[in-house]
Amino acid sequence: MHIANKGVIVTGGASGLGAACVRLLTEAGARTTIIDFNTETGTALANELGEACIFVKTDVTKEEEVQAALQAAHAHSGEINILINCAGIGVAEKILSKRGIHTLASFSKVISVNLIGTFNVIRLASALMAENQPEGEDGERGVIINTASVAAFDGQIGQAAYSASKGGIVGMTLPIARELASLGIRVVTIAPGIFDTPLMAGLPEAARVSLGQQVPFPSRLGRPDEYASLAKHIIENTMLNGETIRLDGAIRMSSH
Ligand SMILES: C[C@H](O)CC(=O)SCCNC(=O)CCNC(=O)[C@H](O)C(C)(C)COP(=O)(O)OP(=O)(O)OC[C@H]1O[C@@H](n2cnc3c(N)ncnc32)[C@H](O)[C@@H]1OP(=O)(O)O
Ligand SMILES: NC(=O)c1ccc[n+]([C@@H]2O[C@H](COP(=O)([O-])OP(=O)(O)OC[C@H]3O[C@@H](n4cnc5c(N)ncnc54)[C@H](O)[C@@H]3O)[C@@H](O)[C@H]2O)c1
Repeated sequence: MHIANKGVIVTGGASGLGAACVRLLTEAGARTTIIDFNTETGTALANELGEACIFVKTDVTKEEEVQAALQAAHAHSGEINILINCAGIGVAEKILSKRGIHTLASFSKVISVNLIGTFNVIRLASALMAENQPEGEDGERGVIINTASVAAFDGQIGQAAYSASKGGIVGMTLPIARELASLGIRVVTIAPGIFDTPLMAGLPEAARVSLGQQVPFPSRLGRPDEYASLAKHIIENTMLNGETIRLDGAIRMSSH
């Protein structure tokens, strides 16, 4: 799918990997909508990028907020053609530790934001994509890109909730791609390794350094623009569908 003049929604677009996608796709001529619940960073980025980009304060776990945000995006860009799900949170909590037993609330919170939130936006955005005129020789109507993590496959100590949420995103990628294929809507998931974003800034420096050193090549944290570059290629390469793509420098995370 060509990007110029397309309607793009990026959840979690106010920071990190999502913000890099908003920048790259706005620069490529798309009309972008940032769906995020951080008003300060979301507004700042939309103001920086100008008229082609708007921010809508939204919690992806809330059905009515997502509906309202999609309507605003539709009004802003005329059509919804591309969705990138980046909204997500991390958590580090062991099942049993000196702090006690892993709480159900913290597990449920991570699943709610990362997995259920991603599904909530997919189901509502795909209904709008289905209304689009088919484009080009393939009759494409939309592209949906989700964000899992290498933790879906190599989860570390303390990542039961986080890895489960990302494994769920990997698991639902193919069935949703199969369902939406008849509408010309593709679904692809990126599983990033370790990227230098505010989410990772929350880890102790020693853990960040250790993780960066675990990456075979390049032995460093990934840059958000490298994630955005893959997302742009997925949008432009119609043969990519129904797959989860690791973007990780060949890291296979150790147990901790
Ligand atoms: C974010 C993207 O999607 C990509 C990624 O997933 S990046 C990977 C991020 N990794 C994580 O988030 C790991 C999360 N886990 C943790 O931070 C910690 O395991 C935890 C905070 C949950 C528990 O840590 P802590 O309370 O110190 O565990 P504790 O039970 O005291 O440690 C027991 C032993 O296990 C080891 N250990 C446990 N977790 C560890 C960790 N994360 N790092 C290093 N050692 C760890 C330690 O060796 C420790 O023994 P020691 O104190 O005798 O050296
Ligand atoms: N940084 C990494 O190393 C890494 C690796 C693998 C996967 N990921 C995943 O990439 C995605 C983006 O992560 P990041 O590193 O850019 O993090 P980040 O914290 O920089 O950005 C996440 C954004 O999502 C927003 N958000 C969180 N919960 C939300 C909700 N309920 N509704 C709306 N917005 C919400 C936050 O406000 C923030 O702007 C996440 O899904 C994360 O799990 C990150």
